[in-house]
Amino acid sequence: MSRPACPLYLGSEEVEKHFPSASLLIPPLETALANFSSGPEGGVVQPLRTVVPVEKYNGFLGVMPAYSAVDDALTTKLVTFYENMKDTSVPSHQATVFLFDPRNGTLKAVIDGTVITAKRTAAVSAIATKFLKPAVADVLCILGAGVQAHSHYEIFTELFSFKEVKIWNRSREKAETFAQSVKGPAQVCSSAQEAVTGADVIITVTMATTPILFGSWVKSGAHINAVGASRPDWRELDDDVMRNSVLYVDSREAALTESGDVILSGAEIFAELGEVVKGTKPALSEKTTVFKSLGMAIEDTVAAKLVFDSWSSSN
Ligand SMILES: NC(=O)C1=CN([C@@H]2O[C@H](COP(=O)(O)OP(=O)(O)OC[C@H]3O[C@@H](n4cnc5c(N)ncnc54)[C@H](O)[C@@H]3O)[C@@H](O)[C@H]2O)C=CC1
Ligand SMILES: O=C([O-])C1=[NH+]CCC1
Repeated sequence: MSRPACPLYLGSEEVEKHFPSASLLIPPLETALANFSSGPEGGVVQPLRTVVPVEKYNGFLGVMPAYSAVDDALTTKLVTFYENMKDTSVPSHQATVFLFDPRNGTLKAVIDGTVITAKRTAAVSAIATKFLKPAVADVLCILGAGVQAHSHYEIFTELFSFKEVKIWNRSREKAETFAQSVKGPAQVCSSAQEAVTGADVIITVTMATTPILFGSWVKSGAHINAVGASRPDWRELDDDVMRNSVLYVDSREAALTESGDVILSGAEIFAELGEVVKGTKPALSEKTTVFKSLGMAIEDTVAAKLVFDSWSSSN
């Protein structure tokens, strides 16, 4: 019996190089979301992620395995995320994706997961927005100015034609740096309320643990991508916005286990995004809508496969 070859290692620069434009992730992600929401016949096996709190340091380790029969891809992502980090030399979220040969369990590649997490999360928000944004969507608002704010800005300005992008961050300095670094317009706002007022599409990408977005500020018919607050006792959105919007989620099971915004508000889930993609649930884009994103392992599986296949075809 021969020993399996050493797994390939693809670091973040390599991933960036082999990562086609984030918008190319959209078709495989739509298929994955639809398959996930089809139950066993969709061929997606994705248990609820395990999250290990590291209380002493306000950190968490998430373990996110998934298999996609359609893609014949088997991965697990390990992701750490830390609140109020004193050490600013490393990102608050760091991840690695392990890609296995599903035929025999051999580890084929160890792939930087930080870039994958940033790009796939933004691409999924873009899918939700494509279905749920109002017919006229001129103003985009981003609350937060970190890694996800950047990846969301990039794909949202590539795919949609907003006339204005308003940004707010807890520290204004970071919002200013964000506005200077992006390739396009971004208007820095002095308060979250100022940024949200008049926005047609709102993205919340902060590490907040109490609400930063209030229903009374939100324009009727707006679409909100709620990306942060991934713990059962964390919030980004207040009860008003949660209870008075049509609520879409990536995974019902995850939302009812992990999302403080869903659990603590008692808001009723209308549909999974995958059900909208499949056409079994409507996209009520004329209403105020919230897409509560928690992040799914299957998104990492299809993104890692894309990177690996691209690397394989060029080597
Ligand atoms: N749904 C999903 O698939 C994923 C969600 N996330 C979540 O998205 C959010 C943003 O992630 P990253 O951009 O990677 O983080 P980051 O650390 O790069 O940026 C976080 C931003 O939030 C701001 N912030 C920190 N504490 C705050 C507070 N208490 N109130 C208001 N703003 C605060 C910071 O100034 C910073 O601009 C996090 O909550 C993260 O857990 C991250 C990855 C995937
Ligand atoms: O899907 C993901 O990787 C994460 N969701 C919240 C923190 C990390």
